[in-house]
Formats: sequence, C-alpha cells, structure tokens
Amino acid sequence: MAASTLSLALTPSPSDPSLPSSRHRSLLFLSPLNHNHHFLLSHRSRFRLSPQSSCSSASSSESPLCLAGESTSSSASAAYSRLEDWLKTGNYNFLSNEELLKLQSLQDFRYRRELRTGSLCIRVMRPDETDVTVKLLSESFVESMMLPDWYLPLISYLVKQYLMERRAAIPHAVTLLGFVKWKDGGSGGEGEDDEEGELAGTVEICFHKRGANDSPPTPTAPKDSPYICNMTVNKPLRRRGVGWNLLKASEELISQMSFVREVYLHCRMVDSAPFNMYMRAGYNVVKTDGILVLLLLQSRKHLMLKKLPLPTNNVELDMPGSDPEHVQVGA
Ligand SMILES: CC(=O)SCCNC(=O)CCNC(=O)[C@H](O)C(C)(C)COP(=O)(O)OP(=O)(O)OC[C@H]1O[C@@H](n2cnc3c(N)ncnc32)[C@H](O)[C@@H]1OP(=O)(O)O
Repeated sequence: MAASTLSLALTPSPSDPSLPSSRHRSLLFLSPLNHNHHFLLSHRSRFRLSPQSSCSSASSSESPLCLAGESTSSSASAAYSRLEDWLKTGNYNFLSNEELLKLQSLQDFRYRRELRTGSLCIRVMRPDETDVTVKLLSESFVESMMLPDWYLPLISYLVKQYLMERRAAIPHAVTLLGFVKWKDGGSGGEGEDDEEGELAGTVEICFHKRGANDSPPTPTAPKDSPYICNMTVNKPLRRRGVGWNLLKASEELISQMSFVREVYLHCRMVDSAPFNMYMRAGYNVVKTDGILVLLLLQSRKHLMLKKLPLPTNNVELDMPGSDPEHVQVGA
C-alpha cells in the first residue's frame, strides 16, 4: 500500500472522544484536518437527495432522481431506485444530476478477469464493505511501515476515518475492491468467502482535483490529473495477478470517467514489488523526493506517470500471450 499516501491523508475528527492522542498522531506523521467532503456543499446546482424517497413513491420535487426526468420509464426508475438503495447507506446527500450519472456508471462498473487460480471481479466498494476494507488496508499499512501488531487498532481507527471521508468524495474519487472466486472452491487466504468470492485487494482512484486529497504526498502530482493510490493485495494472495489487474481496472475506469490521459501515482523507493509492476505497466518516474524528506522521517518516493492510450473501439488485451495469468474474459 502507498503507506505515505495514507499517512498523509488520514484525517481523524477532533471532536471524536476516541481520537488518538496527539502523541500518537505525531508518531504517524498525520496531516492536519482536511475537509474534502465540503466541496459537495459548495458546488452549484445541487439537489437534495432524500434517503427515504424514491421516484416511484415520492412526488417530492426535491428528489434528483425524479428531477432527472426518468420517472415514467420503469427500467430507468428501477435503475435509479437501485442507485438510491446504494446511496442511502452512504452520505451522498448533495449531488448534481451529472454527478448522479457518474455515480451510476461507477456502480455499474465491473472488471472481470480469469486468473490461473480463479476468477477475479473488481468493482466499487459499497458503504457496508468499509470494515473489511479497513482491515485489509490497516494490515498492509502496518506491514509497510514495519509497525508492531499492537498498532493495528489505532491504524484501523485512522484508516476508517480516512475511508469514510474519501467516500464523501465519490464520484470524484472512488475505492475499488477485487474479489477472487477460487477454481477449487477453496480459499487462497484467510479472508471470508461469500458468493462474490474472497476479498483480495483494493485500490483508490482520484479522477480529478475535486476528489483530490488536501494533503498530497510529495513529489506533488498535478491535481487535475487522475491519481492512483493505496493499492494493496492481501498478503497470502500476492503474485497471482490481482495487483496487476487492480492497476488495469483503475486505468480502464479512469478512461471512462476522465478525458485527461495522464495518470499519476507514487511509489516508495524501497518498494521494489510495486515499482516493478508500475514500470512493466508503462509508468515512468517523473520526479523523486529529495533526500531532505528523510528529515521528516518519511520514505523517499517516486512520482510516476503513464499516458493512457486514446480509447479505441477495439477491446484491448492487457498482456496478450506474454502472461497466461492475465487473460481477459470481458469487462
Ligand atoms: C500507487 C500505490 O498504491 S503504491 C503501493 C503499492 N502497494 C504496496 O506496496 C502494498 C504491499 N504490496 C502489495 O500489496 C502487492 O505486492 C502489490 C499490490 C504491490 C502487487 O500485487 P500482486 O497481486 O502481488 O501483483 P501481481 O501478482 O499482479 O504482479 C504483477 C507484477 O508486479 C511485479 N511484482 C509483484 N510482486 C513482486 C515481487 N515480490 N518482487 C518483484 N516483482 C513483483 C512483477 O512484475 C509482477 O508480474 P509477474 O508476476 O508476471 O512477474
């Protein structure tokens, strides 16, 4: 995981009585509060989404779902009501119609690939999946920072605050989850299995500056460009193609959601596994932290850039022939 990205972005609320002590926070080098979610309130042409309302039942002119003019079409109503079901467990109270359509695209996004050991499905994290994602990210964070295990509850608390704040940035930023269904029906790791498979990995994407973190890591990436961060794969499930496909899914989603073709990410200089992966995927180092960041007790990081190809009508195979592990079976 991009430990540095997370450590810079974690933003506990000061009013919370269970807030870790300032000593703990300074130990982890957290940034001051950011208020990323406030953009939702300041944007023009907002509509109030009532969590209880639906197009079929509510005549409320406040519902953006009805204002979208789809109330007479049953399939559109069904889609919107599905969307509303999804939304009402989150806090997406003020969204424009354009943002709701983007949210719908995110909800529908599926990236499926066949791996040698099973099949992988990558989709957007749902609000009720926050806790399992927190666990995955926290364990990776503790591992990356080489922290003792007793830090896990504190890290989990901070990661949860962070994920909840980032959820408010949807549809401008999003967290993806990858689930693997094993061919032999068994589990490859310790995670729970459900009908979708076992949670194998996660990645966060920011599409443009309205979804950007207020405290970006150095070297700073252009805020207008899409940005990938906080990728991690459950440790027992690594080297099976999950990380590669999380990256490819992120690029595919960015191509759908943004016109900007330049995608940035950070990679710590000490992390050879992700560095190899990014180089192999076509990312190049554009800037590297100077040695002075060591004085801030931070790892030096590369800022890496890839220019995505212009979209074509042809379906692009990720690694044709070169790697039988990564076979595309349809998105
Ligand atoms: C932008 C960011 O988020 S940076 C932070 C990246 N995250 C982390 O470092 C957290 C800890 N590490 C991980 O979770 C994983 O190792 C990841 C996410 C980096 C890679 O996930 P995996 O599922 O293991 O990767 P995957 O199996 O798809 O491998 C893809 C390629 O990455 C490279 N790679 C992956 N692991 C290694 C490794 N241990 N050593 C060298 N190269 C590696 C290889 O080129 C590999 O291709 P290959 O297997 O055909 O040789």
